[in-house]
Amino acid sequence: MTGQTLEGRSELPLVDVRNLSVLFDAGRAGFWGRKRLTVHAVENVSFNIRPGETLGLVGESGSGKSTTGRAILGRVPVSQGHIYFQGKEITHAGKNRVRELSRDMQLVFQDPYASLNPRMKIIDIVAEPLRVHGMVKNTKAVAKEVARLLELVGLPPDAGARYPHAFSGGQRQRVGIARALALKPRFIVADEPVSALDVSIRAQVVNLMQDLQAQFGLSYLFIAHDLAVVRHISHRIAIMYAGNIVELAERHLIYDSPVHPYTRALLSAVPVPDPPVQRARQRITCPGEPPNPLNPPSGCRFQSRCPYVTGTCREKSPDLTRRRPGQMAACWNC
Ligand SMILES: Nc1ncnc2c1ncn2[C@@H]1O[C@H](COP(=O)(O)OP(=O)(O)OP(=O)(O)O)[C@@H](O)[C@H]1O
Repeated sequence: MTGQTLEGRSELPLVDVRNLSVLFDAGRAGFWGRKRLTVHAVENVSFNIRPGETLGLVGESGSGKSTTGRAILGRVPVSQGHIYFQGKEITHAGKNRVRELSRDMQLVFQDPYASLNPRMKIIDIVAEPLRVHGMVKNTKAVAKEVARLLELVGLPPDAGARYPHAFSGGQRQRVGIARALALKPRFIVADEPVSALDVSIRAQVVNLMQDLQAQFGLSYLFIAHDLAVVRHISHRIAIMYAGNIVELAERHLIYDSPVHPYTRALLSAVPVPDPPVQRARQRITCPGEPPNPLNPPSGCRFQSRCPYVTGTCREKSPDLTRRRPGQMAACWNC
């Protein structure tokens, strides 16, 4: 796998997310259920993704990565903020618009075992979006198009006649990618697409996604919970913690000179293939738990785990601040 550069490509964003917040109603609690519970899943998140770019979105479980991706795709309602696709606002797109947008924006799921209907043949799984959007006229056209898609993702032409159980995890993820490509999208939210796969298979799927990106100019929001997975595919990386983005930078800045202590902790957990380097490396830990999303603290959400916490952090929510060209970080102390 090789690293990615975007030199010479358009700087105009394909996806532009501005001050996005997503709150979920979590029912009621307290005496007579008087207290309304709200999950603060994503708060004040901003980033953009350029044509042909991969933005890696990394953070621990529950940090709001999937919710961010799903909000862009119109699958969860936006509480505040704005989302633009190709310069047009899509923040509160209705059902029909979301359906229309699904031609351009697709989702690849995390679990290739759960995301494919075991009772459907691969041909029907891959052809489903084509049929829903009325893009194929007859059975012959379906078979031809599905064979083309399967070939694109490196599956044999006869794969269409089989059921998901006949395939390995990596092959099923290829089927998921073929289905996502059926409508010729420009943007794919890949929600932990390799997390459920064996380490040996991960690189193959990542390579495939890079090849498809080079071939079709696709943009990806590539979600993962550790920095090892996104390293080779991402042009830029955003680090998410408890619903906020705490650092966003070009890939090399995240790996070579991370600013935020949480990024540094995530990075120190990535194994280095060179044993002496691995032994010499200091493991940075941030003991403690992320805040309760039902009751996040005022001020910085990382305050309870931050080694550099000051009084200001308890009062003021940090904004992403430009630290150096191409790098934004939400912490001014570190
Ligand atoms: N539909 C929902 N209703 C209520 N709470 C939700 C809903 N979807 C997500 N959440 C909550 O929002 C928060 C963010 O969840 P999200 O799935 O976006 O995180 P994540 O970073 O993708 O985690 P994971 O890696 O485990 O998928 C969590 O506290 C989660 O429980």
